[in-house]
Amino acid sequence: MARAMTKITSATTYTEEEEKGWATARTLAEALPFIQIYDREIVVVKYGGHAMGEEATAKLFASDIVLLKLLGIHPIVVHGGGPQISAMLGRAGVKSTFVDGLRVTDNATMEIAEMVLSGAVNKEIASWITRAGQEADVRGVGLSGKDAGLITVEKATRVKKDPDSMIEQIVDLGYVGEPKQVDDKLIRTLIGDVNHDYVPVIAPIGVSDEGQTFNINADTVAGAVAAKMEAKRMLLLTDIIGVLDENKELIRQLTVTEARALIESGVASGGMIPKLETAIAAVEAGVEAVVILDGRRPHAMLVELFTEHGAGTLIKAG
Ligand SMILES: Nc1ncnc2c1ncn2[C@@H]1O[C@H](COP(=O)(O)OP(=O)(O)O)[C@@H](O)[C@H]1O
Ligand SMILES: CC(=O)N[C@@H](CCC(=O)OP(=O)(O)O)C(=O)O
Repeated sequence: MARAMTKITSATTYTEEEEKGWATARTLAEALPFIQIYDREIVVVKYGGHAMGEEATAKLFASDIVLLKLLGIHPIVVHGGGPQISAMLGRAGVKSTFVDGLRVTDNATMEIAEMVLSGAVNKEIASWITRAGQEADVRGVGLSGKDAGLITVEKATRVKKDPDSMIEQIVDLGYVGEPKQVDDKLIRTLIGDVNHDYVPVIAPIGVSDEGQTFNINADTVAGAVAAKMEAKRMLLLTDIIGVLDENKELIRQLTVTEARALIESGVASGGMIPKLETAIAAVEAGVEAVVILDGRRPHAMLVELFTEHGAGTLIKAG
C-alpha cells in the first residue's frame, strides 16, 4: 500500500522498510511446506479462559484463526471461560469448589456458567472472528453443545482415595458432564468443502438424554470434537508455556505413556490434569498430535503450525 510513497535510493539498495518486506516474504516462503501439510485438514483449537487475557490479545487470536482459514485449514474453536465464570459467581456470592480441575456444579452454578459461556464469551469470540475476517467473508458462528444436538453428555463422577483409610469414595460433581456423543452434522455443514467460510465456535455446555443442561470442562469438549472430526491437530491454548517437569522446565514432547506418568506422579496437577487426560484420549482416538501451548503470546498457533520447532509441548502416540 505504501508502494507509491517509497523511493528506491539507488539501483541496488532497498530501504530498511523495504528490507522488512523481503523478510516477510522469506517467512511466508519458508512456511510453504507446513501450509501444505495442513491443507484442508481440521485443526481444533481450545481457547482457555486464562489464555483470553486482554481484549487486544483475544482479537489477535481471532485474526490468526481467520488466517488459518484463508490458508486452507478448517479451524474449529472450542472455548473455555473458567476465570470469567468464577468472577461472575463471585459477584453473585456463589462459592465454587474444584475436584481434579473440574468445577462442582449445582443449580445456581449451572445457570451462571451457561450464561457466561454460551452467552457472553461465545458470542464475543464468534463476533471477533467475523470482524477480523470481514474483508474475506470468513465468519465465526457461535454454538453450544445444545445446538442441533451437538454434544450429548452423561453425568461425570470422580473417585477419590481417602489418604488415611485408603478407602475409595465416589465424589458427586453435580451437573458436570462427559461427552457421550458428538453429532458432527452441523459442524461439517458449516465448514463444508468449498465456499463455506464459517468457523464454528463451541461453548462447553451439553445436554443429557433427559434434557438436563450440563457443564463440561472445555478441554474435554475439544478432545471429543477433535476425535469425532478426526482432526490433524488439537491445540490447547492456556496460560503457561507448556507442560513443565518436576524442575519446572518445559517438556517439548511427550508420549501418551509419559503423559500418564506425569498425572500419576502428581507433577501435573489442577487444570493440567483434564488437559493431559484429554490429550491422551484424543491421541488414542486417532488425532495425530495434541499441543499444549501459551495462548497469551500473540501468534502462538502460527509458530506451532508453520515453523520447524513449533511451540509448547507436543503429545503423540507411544
Ligand atoms: N506440570 C505442569 N505443567 C504446567 N502447568 C501445570 C502443571 N501442573 C499444574 N499446572 C497448572 O495448570 C494450569 C493450566 O490449567 P488451567 O488453569 O485449567 O488452564 P485453562 O484455564 O487455560 O484451561 C497452569 O497455569 C498451571 O498452574
Ligand atoms: C466442569 C468444568 O470445570 N467446567 C468448566 C467450563 C469452562 C472451562 O473449562 O474453562 P477453562 O478452559 O477456561 O478452564 C468451568 O466451569 O470452569
